[in-house]
Parts: sequence; C-alpha cells; structure tokens
Amino acid sequence: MIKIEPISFNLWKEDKEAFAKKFGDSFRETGFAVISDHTIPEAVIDKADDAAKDFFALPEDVKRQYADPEDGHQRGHSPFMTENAKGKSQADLKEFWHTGRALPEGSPYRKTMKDTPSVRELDTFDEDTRALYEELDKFGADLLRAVALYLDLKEDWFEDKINVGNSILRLLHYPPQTEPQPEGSVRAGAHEDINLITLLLGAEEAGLQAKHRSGEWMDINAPEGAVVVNVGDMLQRMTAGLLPSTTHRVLNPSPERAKFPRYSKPFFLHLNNDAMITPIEGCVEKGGNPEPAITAGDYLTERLIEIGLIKA
Ligand SMILES: O=C(O)CCC(=O)C(=O)O
Ligand SMILES: [Fe+2]
Repeated sequence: MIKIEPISFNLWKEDKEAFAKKFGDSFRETGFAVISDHTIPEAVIDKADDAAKDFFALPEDVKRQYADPEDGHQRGHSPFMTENAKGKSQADLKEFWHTGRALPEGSPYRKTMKDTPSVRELDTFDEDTRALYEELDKFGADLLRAVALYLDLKEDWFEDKINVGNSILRLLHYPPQTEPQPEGSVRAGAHEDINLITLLLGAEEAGLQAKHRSGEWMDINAPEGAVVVNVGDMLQRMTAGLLPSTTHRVLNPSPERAKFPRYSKPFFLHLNNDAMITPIEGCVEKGGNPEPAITAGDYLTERLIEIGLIKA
C-alpha cells in the first residue's frame, strides 16, 4: 500500500526551503500531499460543516432556486446528478454548493465572476461558508509560496496571478445509497481537478482514492487537523507536467456504510481569469512537455463543457 506521509506546516514557519522540498517532492511523486498542523480554526470548519448539512436538508425545490445553469453552476447549487467526470456519460451521485470569491463593487473581475447567492432560509449560511472560504484562500496562497520555492521561483511568484482568483469552495453531499443506484454510477467518477491546487479537509466517510502512477489506487483521507492538497490541471500545465494532476475518484459506500451520507468540501484554488497558463521556463528545461499558453478563464470554460456543467 502506498501511503502519503503527512508534512507538518510548522516546518514552513521554521525552515521554508525544507518544507518546500518535502511538499514539492510529495506533489511530484503522487500529485498529492498531506499537510498536518494547518492554520484553519476548527470552529470555522465546524460551522461550515453545519451550514452544509442544513443546506442539503432543505427541500429540493428550495435548493433549486439557487441553481444557475447559465453560469455553468459556478455559484450556488448543483442538483443531484448534474456533473459527470470528463468522457463519462453517467452523472456522479452527488449534489453540491459553490461559494465563490466576494468581489468589491466596481471590480473589473465582476464581468466574468458572479456573486454567490445568499441563502435566505438559513440565518448564518452565508457568513459561515464565507469564513471557511477566506481561511482556505489564505492557507492556499501560503502553500503556493512553497510551490514557488520548489520550482526555483520567487516566493511570491503566484501572488499577482491568484489574488483575485476564481476559486470556489465546493460543499458536497453524497446521499445514502440504500436504494439501488443507476447502473454504472459512482459517487465521483475518476477525474482530474481543473484548477491550480485543491485543498481538502477531512470527510466523515471513506471513499476518496487517488491513482498512483504505478496504477494502484491509494485511499486518501485527511487525518484530524490535516488537509489533503492535490495538483490540478492548471498547475500541471504551468509546470509542463513536472507536477502531475493525479486522477482521483470517490467510490460508492460498502453495504455497511450505505445508509450514511458523505459530506466533503474541496476548495478549488484558481488563477485569476485573466492570468496566463504559460509553461514555466525552468520546468521545461527539466524535461517537461510544454503546451500552448491559454488564459485561465478560457481554459476553465473548455473544461466546464467537458464535465457537463456548461452545455455546449
Ligand atoms: O468528495 C471528495 O472528497 C472529493 C471530491 C472531488 O474530488 C471533487 O469534487 O473534485
Ligand atoms: Fe476532484
């Protein structure tokens, strides 16, 4: 069994280069890293977890008021079986909510990034989900400082490319599976994430697996106080493949766990929509495989069509 060794974030505070090396090597080896001793307050996580459970417990017609197919479901609710893994016809057995970045009035990014709808039925949903968004946004930016050092770039190299990033906090609900499920459907089909990096705090139920390059599926779950981080396609493309965006999936529950729902909350850290995904010179020199430059916004649109969130 391949296991990913946790790396303490305390090391970042003591020795940035040493942390960057361990973190980057884990990314390079598996596309994943487990970071313990993260800086996100437990109370913020707990409140967001409660907010998610309260939201998904609302009646279906109430939740659907918050769905925005026109915007590719990039904000608000995506009903059960809306998204499919790239290339798969069967939709995943999940519903989810997306909280996006809060932009100030007059921000030019308002042209391509919508506001997150406010949930009228739940008093603290907006603030509790926003608080977790802000924490993950900050922590993710710190982790990218380490990635920059690993790639021999200036520590703040990603800063002006992510400071208004189109990042989303996805609250996921995989309902219990006590009834027979549609043939061939799983909680989340094998896929790669679109964004730069994904931050994933622990889920209550098992099921997440990542595919090691040996072909073996590795079980992944963040231990208490840790966050799982993985490379997405945008970072893979910027590093000319040096850091791999690793395929992962969420299996259906075992019969004993079928009556339990699964909740999870990945934070997809995105580039600013107008940032260029251009191969980093140093990565190309190390033998990477460069692809043409594209803006993050155009790349995102291409990918949302592939996974069925935007209808072409
Ligand atoms: O449910 C999870 O833990 C992960 C979900 C996931 O990989 C995704 O939504 O991209
Ligand atoms: Fe994913």
